[in-house]
Amino acid sequence: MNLFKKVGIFMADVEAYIKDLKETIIKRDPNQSEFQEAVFTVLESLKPVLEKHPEYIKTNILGSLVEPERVFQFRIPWQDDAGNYRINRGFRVQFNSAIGPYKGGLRLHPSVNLSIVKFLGFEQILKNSLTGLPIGGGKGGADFDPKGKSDLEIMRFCQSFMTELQKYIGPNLDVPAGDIGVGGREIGYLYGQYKRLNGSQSGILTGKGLEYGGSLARTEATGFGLIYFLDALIKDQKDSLKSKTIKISGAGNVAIYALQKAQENGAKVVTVSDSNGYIYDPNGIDLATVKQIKEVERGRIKEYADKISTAKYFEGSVWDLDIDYDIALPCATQNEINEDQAQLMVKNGVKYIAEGANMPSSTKAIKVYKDNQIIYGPAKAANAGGVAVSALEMSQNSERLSWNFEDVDHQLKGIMENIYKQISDADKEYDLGKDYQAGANIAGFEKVAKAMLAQGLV
Ligand SMILES: NC(=O)C1=CN([C@@H]2O[C@H](COP(=O)(O)OP(=O)(O)OC[C@H]3O[C@@H](n4cnc5c(N)ncnc54)[C@H](O)[C@@H]3O)[C@@H](O)[C@H]2O)C=CC1
Ligand SMILES: O=C(O)CCC(=O)C(=O)O
Repeated sequence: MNLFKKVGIFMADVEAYIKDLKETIIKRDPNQSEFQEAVFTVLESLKPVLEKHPEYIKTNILGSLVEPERVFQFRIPWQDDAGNYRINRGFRVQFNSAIGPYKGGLRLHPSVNLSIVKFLGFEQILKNSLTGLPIGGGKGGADFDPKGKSDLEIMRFCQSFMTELQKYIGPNLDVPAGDIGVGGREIGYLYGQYKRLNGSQSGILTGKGLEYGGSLARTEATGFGLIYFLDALIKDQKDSLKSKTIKISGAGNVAIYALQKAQENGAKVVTVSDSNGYIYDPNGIDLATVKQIKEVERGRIKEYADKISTAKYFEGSVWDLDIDYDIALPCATQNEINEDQAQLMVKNGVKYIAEGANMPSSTKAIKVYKDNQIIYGPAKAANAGGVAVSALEMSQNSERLSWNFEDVDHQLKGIMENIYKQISDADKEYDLGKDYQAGANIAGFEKVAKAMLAQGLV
């Protein structure tokens, strides 16, 4: 008799099923390391759910979940200002539509490849489920580097990108949005091209300008949502954000609005960064200066130190800066925190980490957090505010209305508090000992799994 036997399934069966699935994934796509990392973490978390639900193994639901419904890869030809003909590679992964139209951003960055788009699309399935809104998971992008490009080059690139992408998307099918390298300017060019080719005013993208169907608070949503989530998590530990010292990485959309909301809650943020280096300002980062450099001048973060005398600029990663602080908010990119940097967090007295970026902590870094009782809010829960307000933008577009800022912001706060409650409830139900990563994976998965089973062979 197997001691792990619970409700009709043996722990050994679960282990064998997961092992087999992992081997299949590696065999199918041996070079997709980011995708494997994201999927394997989720599979590990779901073991207790599989023990309870033999039907999930019987129907091989995880085999379906890890295989995208559809993947597009395409050529993007465009012309630079010097008249050269340039070619980039574009992607859209329509991962899972069990609970609604595919929803997820577009990333423009030289590192974009199928592994990265698939990891992001996979994470998006469970994240979107946690929002409680009817949106499935998708993601896309191109290996285009927007850095140093003129406005006209960006416009020509976006028009060419949409010329192909428009064949595969639709307001009830797949609604892209922004991500790294895609903000209001890019969404405008993409939307304009969609309209030229299709002649319709459908809410085909979210993150649109306020003049043409965008939602108030979408710009702020991911950063504000991160702090609403963190606030709920911290209060549940009988602690508060007030007077806490925070390190933020990144200086883009998510970082800027996390900085703003953290300051509004009485915390002191002492760093921001970009891919070259970071600013350390022990007096607290000045929000208006960061906004001026990044949103208006589109400059590099080192310019901050020329404007603010108390600040210093350092080349390299902000996670190597050795100072005492309370909260880490990675808001730049995937795998920005390695095991050694996580060990430094422990030495620096960090108590909480909440992820604004997608998968910013390596698997080994997360083990360090867990081994050292750092309370860890994983990306798919902590940064879900952006996509949640995107879904609210879709609702406003459908009813041809614009809600006011306070209304959207209030709904965002409620959604983030509810996400914390769902993952904390899952943590308690499965007796995980404040493992909110597993809690998020389980809570996000259960709704998608029920929807998939209800719809038959999917
Ligand atoms: N914009 C959104 O609504 C959402 C974004 N996210 C995630 O948040 C993260 C940041 O996205 P955004 O702020 O939208 O992008 P962004 O393009 O506005 O800013 C990205 C920031 O990260 C920095 N960065 C990029 N690569 C880096 C590297 N290798 N090392 C250090 N810094 C680096 C850039 O310099 C920039 O400051 C990404 O992981 C994205 O997937 C997650 C949910 C929603
Ligand atoms: O708003 C959206 O649809 C995109 C959000 C996104 O890409 C993300 O949550 O990572």
